[in-house]
Amino acid sequence: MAAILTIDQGTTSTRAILFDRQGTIQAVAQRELPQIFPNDGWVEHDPQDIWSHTADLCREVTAKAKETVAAIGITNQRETAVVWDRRTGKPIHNAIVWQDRRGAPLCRQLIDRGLEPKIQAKTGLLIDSYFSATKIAWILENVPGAREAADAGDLMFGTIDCFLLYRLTGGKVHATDITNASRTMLYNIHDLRWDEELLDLFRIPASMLPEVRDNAGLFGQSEISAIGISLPISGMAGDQQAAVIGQACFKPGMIKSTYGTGCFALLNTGSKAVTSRNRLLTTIGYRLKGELAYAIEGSIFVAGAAVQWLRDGLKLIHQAGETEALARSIAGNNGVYLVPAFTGLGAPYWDPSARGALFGLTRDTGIAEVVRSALEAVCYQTRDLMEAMANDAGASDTGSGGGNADLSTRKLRVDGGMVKNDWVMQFLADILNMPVERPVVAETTALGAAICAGLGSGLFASLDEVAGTWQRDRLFQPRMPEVDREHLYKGWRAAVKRVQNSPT
Ligand SMILES: Nc1ncnc2c1ncn2[C@@H]1O[C@H](COP(=O)(O)OP(=O)(O)O)[C@@H](O)[C@H]1O
Ligand SMILES: O=P(O)(O)OC[C@H](O)CO
Repeated sequence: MAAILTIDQGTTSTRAILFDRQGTIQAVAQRELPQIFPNDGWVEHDPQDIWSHTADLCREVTAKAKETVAAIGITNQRETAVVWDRRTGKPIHNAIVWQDRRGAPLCRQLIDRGLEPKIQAKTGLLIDSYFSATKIAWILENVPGAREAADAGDLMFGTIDCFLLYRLTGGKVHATDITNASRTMLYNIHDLRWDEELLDLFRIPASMLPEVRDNAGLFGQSEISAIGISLPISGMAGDQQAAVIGQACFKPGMIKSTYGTGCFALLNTGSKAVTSRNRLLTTIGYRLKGELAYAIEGSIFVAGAAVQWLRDGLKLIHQAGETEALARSIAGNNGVYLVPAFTGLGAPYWDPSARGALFGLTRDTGIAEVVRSALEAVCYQTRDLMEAMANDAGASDTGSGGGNADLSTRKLRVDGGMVKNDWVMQFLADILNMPVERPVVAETTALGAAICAGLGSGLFASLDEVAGTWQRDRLFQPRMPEVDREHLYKGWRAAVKRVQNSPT
């Protein structure tokens, strides 16, 4: 028997988890990651925090191992950009986090120059400061000496997977995986290579970029001086794609949605890269054992973060779990809607200047209504994504440009911190008119990275073997009458329209 060590480096915390061969968790160590907000709309992390937490947690959790640890898998917050000096290994600036909006003016210029169709055709992405390209460009333009060092070939760029791999291997390996590469806005997802035209557009030298590899395979060997143990690093994937793997969504048409800080829904479209006509993203789902799968992704920036706001901002609750009883305590939403556009709206609206609002307040409105509106908003936003996806999936299923797929005949596999809330899961099934499946293993993202590492190290033989181990905890069937569902959703759409600065 052998265990796999997974590093899950997320936006708000870092976890090291030991899985056994059956995907059961043996040990967990976790640490919160400080958030740095230097300016309005800017979000940074200290790369030294990210590395030292990771190294400490790996040591802590491997000390608890009951069996031999065979390999390491890495999964990470995506898009977040680190630039470091290859002569010293030291970052030249804090990591610029995916939520950071400082690249918005450059994005606006590129959109105004009519470049979005070209960039979407190459990368599958819409022009937005969410992706790595404008973050790297900002560092090269604004850190003294950075441009000269980059031109001299002295700088390296990496997303967090790549930075951790570099540190784990003592600076020997500069590589990333194909899913993280596909979120940079520099990687051509059809030709499967860094795109020279885009590198020129963003003025990023090719010498800064890591080698791009499949999700499973030998990435490198950890140094004893780094984490106290020498192990092969044999799997890496961005966290949302790792969740696709952990949810065993290996067949075209399967969908998963992860509810953590934000919500990210991915639809597997198989070997076909489907260009969304509904402002969703086309991205690499995974490449495992030579099998390349594309996905359509809908990204919502605020899901559990709205619950954190109820707790830390409004102080209406002490713990996230209290929201369930409060939502149940009223028969309906009494016309109260929260649009949690705290950092603008993500898919399918992509409106960076929209801001949040609470609608429908009366003299009777109480804490229960406000709390319930935050939970309902997560479900309505998922419905926005599913409506867009149904249309794109229709194009994918028929192989043509048309047709709406009937998603109600499919099931939505869910994971992330919010899914333990049964009320949310039932409301989600009701609003989507779609069965919602919750798995037994809640740490689906980390499990996905463990699966990559297991495949990469030969512990697992095939995707079929992995798919067979997925187990359902509970199925939530829709049971809300159609007329109620549509009435509630109509109220949400009207509320969103009122916060949009550029209605779509
Ligand atoms: N019972 C619950 N009901 C609603 N939201 C919850 C519940 N438990 C946790 N959450 C929310 O889930 C989020 C944590 O999920 P997690 O997957 O750990 O997030 P991340 O990986 O993005 O840090 C938090 O935003 C928290 O508010
Ligand atoms: O760290 P999480 O779980 O909030 O995920 C962040 C996403 O990867 C951003 O695209």
